[in-house]
Amino acid sequence: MCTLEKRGDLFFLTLTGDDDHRLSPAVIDSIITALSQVKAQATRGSALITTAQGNKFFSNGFDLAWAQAAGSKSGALDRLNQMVLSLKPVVAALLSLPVPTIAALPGHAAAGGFMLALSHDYILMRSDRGVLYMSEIDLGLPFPDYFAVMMRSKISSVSARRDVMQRAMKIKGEEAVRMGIVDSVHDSAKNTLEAAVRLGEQLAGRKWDGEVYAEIRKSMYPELCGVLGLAPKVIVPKL
Ligand SMILES: CCCCCCCCCCCCC/C=C/C(=O)SCCNC(=O)CCNC(=O)[C@H](O)C(C)(C)COP(=O)(O)OP(=O)(O)OC[C@H]1O[C@@H](n2cnc3c(N)ncnc32)[C@H](O)[C@@H]1OP(=O)(O)O
Repeated sequence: MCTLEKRGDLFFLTLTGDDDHRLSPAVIDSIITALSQVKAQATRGSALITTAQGNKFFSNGFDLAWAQAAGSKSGALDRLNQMVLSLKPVVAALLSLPVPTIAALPGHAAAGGFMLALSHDYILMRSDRGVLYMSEIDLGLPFPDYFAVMMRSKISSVSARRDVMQRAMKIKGEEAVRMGIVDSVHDSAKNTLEAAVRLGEQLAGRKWDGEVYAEIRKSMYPELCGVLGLAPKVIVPKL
C-alpha cells in the first residue's frame, strides 16, 4: 500500500512494506487515492515526493504472482491487463498534477515501477544500489501503449531508448544520469531522499500557479497526453 503525509509544503507519497513494492490492484488504488488527495490539498508552493520504504526497491513492477494465481492462462492475462489498465490513471494523475513531482528511488525500479518513476518531473536515485530495468523483453511481454509512449516522450536519446526498451539494460544510477533519465544520484537511500526534499523545497518555493504548471507539463508531452486521454485545458492568463 502507500501512505501520504504532508510535511510543511511537501507531500510525501510512500510505498510501504519491506517487500519489493509490487504494483498490485490494491497498491495502485491506494496511489490513486493519495494523488487525488494531493490534487485537492495542493496550494501554490506545494510539491510531491514519491518514494518507498526500505533500501532495496522503489517498485518491482506489476504483481505477476497475483496474475499467475488466477489459475489459468486467460485468467492471468486478464489480471495482467487489469493492472495495465489501472496504472494508466496513475500516470495521467501525475502528468496533470498541479505541483512539481519528484521520484526519490531507494532502490530498483522495474517495468511498471520504472514507469511510475518516469511519470514524475524529476527522478533522483542511489548510486550504490538499484537499477532501472524494463524487463518486458526478458519476460516476452509487449509494452502497453502508454509505456512505450512514455519512454519515447521522456528518453530522448535513441540509443538510450533502445537500451531501455529493446535490450532490457539494468541501468545503474550514474549511467541513468548519463542517459538523461535521472537527474542526480546519491550514495544512500537516506541521502537520495534528503536531496529530494531539498529539490522539493526549492521548487515549492517558486510558488508557481499549479494550473499553469500542469498545463505546461502537458504541453511538453502531447503524444503521452493523447494516449492517456488528457486534453489540454485553456488557461486564461491572470494578468
Ligand atoms: C483481455 C486480455 C488482453 C491481454 C493483454 C494482457 C496484457 C499484455 C501487455 C503486457 C504488459 C506488460 C507490462 C508489464 C509490466 C510489469 O511491471 S510486469 C512485472 C515486471 N517485474 C519484473 O520483471 C521484476 C524485475 N526485477 C528483477 O529482475 C530484479 O528484482 C532486479 C530489479 C534485477 C533486482 O535483482 P536482485 O538480484 O534482487 O538485485 P540486488 O540483489 O539488489 O542486486 C544484485 C547485485 O547487484 C548489485 N547492485 C545492485 N544495484 C547496484 C548498483 N546500482 N551499483 C552497484 N551494484 C549494484 C547488488 O549489490 C547485488 O550484488 P551482490 O550483493 O554482490 O549480489
